[in-house]
Amino acid sequence: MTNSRDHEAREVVVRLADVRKDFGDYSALDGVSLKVRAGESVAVMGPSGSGKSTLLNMVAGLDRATAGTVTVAGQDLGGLGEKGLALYRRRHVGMIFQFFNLLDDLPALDNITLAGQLVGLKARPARKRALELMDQLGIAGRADVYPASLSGGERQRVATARALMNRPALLLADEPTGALDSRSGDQVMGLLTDLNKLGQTLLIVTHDPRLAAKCADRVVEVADGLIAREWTVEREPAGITR
Ligand SMILES: Nc1ncnc2c1ncn2[C@@H]1O[C@H](COP(=O)(O)OP(=O)(O)OP(=O)(O)O)[C@@H](O)[C@H]1O
Repeated sequence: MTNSRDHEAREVVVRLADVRKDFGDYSALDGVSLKVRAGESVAVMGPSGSGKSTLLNMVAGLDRATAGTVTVAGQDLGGLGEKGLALYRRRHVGMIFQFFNLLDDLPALDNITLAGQLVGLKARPARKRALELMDQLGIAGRADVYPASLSGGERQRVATARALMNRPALLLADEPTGALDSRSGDQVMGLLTDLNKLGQTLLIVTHDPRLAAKCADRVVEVADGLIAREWTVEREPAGITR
């Protein structure tokens, strides 16, 4: 069974050092330090408004810390300009969201391919990689289907394939099962578990203790902008993948 102790010798993929994030007078994060090593799966939990999404947005390079440092895949995000941050987001992290954030005007395959083309991959190799990912994620037959005609679980798989397109050092997930029925949610949990077993580093924000129990080897609990506790998880058996 994987355990975070197994990862101690591995490189640090995410390092937050005393990170603060203020919105006006309000500190959404108030001095958070956290390390995630290669191959780890870490779930961030905590009450609504505690700062989980703010933390994820710092790591994703979607927003900047007010103080402290955020280093991901060897890059100090505070040292990057807007262009640098955009490149970082495209190349080094993949993100999946509660409501998938797919482009409704593009079929599934093109949604995935586009992520590769945005970092300069030519259409043909991008398409090849996207088709391989669709196959790997159990949605090979859905290439030409538009998001509106896909099930929730299929949409999340397309979003995951898109997130993996550029072989990110880190896959970030913000409530990835939040909008899914329990069966589709189980499938997405199985998928995340499988990806982690293949070595993908994961950072997952969730309210769902089942998701944390199945997909994470460590849980970090955020409360009032601080890490209140953290613990390692003896994982439950993986859910069904397809
Ligand atoms: N752009 C913003 N401007 C002002 N305040 C913000 C902004 N983003 C977040 N906040 C505040 O920061 C605090 C933490 O928000 P955050 O979204 O990180 O919480 P959360 O733990 O992810 O909550 P939830 O579980 O409900 O998604 C909240 O009080 C929120 O209102």
